[in-house]
Amino acid sequence: MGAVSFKICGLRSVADVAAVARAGARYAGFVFFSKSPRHVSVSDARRLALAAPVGLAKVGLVVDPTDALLDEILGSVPLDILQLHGDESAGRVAQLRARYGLPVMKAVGVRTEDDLSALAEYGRVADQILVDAKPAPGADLPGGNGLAFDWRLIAGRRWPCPWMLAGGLTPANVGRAIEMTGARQVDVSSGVESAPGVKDAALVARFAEAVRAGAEVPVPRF
Ligand SMILES: O=C(O)c1ccccc1N[C@@H]1O[C@H](COP(=O)(O)O)[C@@H](O)[C@H]1O
Repeated sequence: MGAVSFKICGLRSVADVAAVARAGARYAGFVFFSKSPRHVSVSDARRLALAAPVGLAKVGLVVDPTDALLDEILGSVPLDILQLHGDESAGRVAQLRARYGLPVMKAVGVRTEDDLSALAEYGRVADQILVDAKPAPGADLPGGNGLAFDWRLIAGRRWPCPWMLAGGLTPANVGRAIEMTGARQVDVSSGVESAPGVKDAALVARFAEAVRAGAEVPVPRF
């Protein structure tokens, strides 16, 4: 079984991009959502994306985007993947995939078993599923809240497409999360920050080490 890949989301500086590349991340995420402390402007995102080395996939995170916003972003920022982190319907996912010709990763929020049917629904139209914790009612952000869900809900699941585990991951818990869920890809934002929106290179490096160590733990058979 190959290594577990990881994504670091919410990069805001060239130093962040360098730290994430140094740590061996497969994906770097840029947040285009003005309510987020990790929001980047289109011009800043372009600068950061151009600083990313070959092999580091650049993911643009958007929340219920209009076509106009996506036209603006994609007209300027060389992104590799679109991450849809709002209430986009399956039809909208398919439409955006066709319109922009980019792979789409759809975030699905999980709190209880009732939320799991959406994984199959979106698995039919998205290139990847990002399984995140469903935010508390009334939360300001649809993600990036440092909130984990009960990983037992997805242990041993059959997946219709590639998927990534997110939500409240940290250097301290990511090994256990990999072990319990069998995830081969993980995503973190607030768990590698020293303050909201401020990435900490040492925490990024520790997260990478923990992913590599966790990946060596044999995945349990269910
Ligand atoms: O990071 C944000 O600010 C954000 C804003 C809006 C939607 C999603 C956001 N982040 C994504 O949320 C998950 C989990 O984050 P965390 O590790 O629990 O902080 C991650 O996929 C980010 O890509």
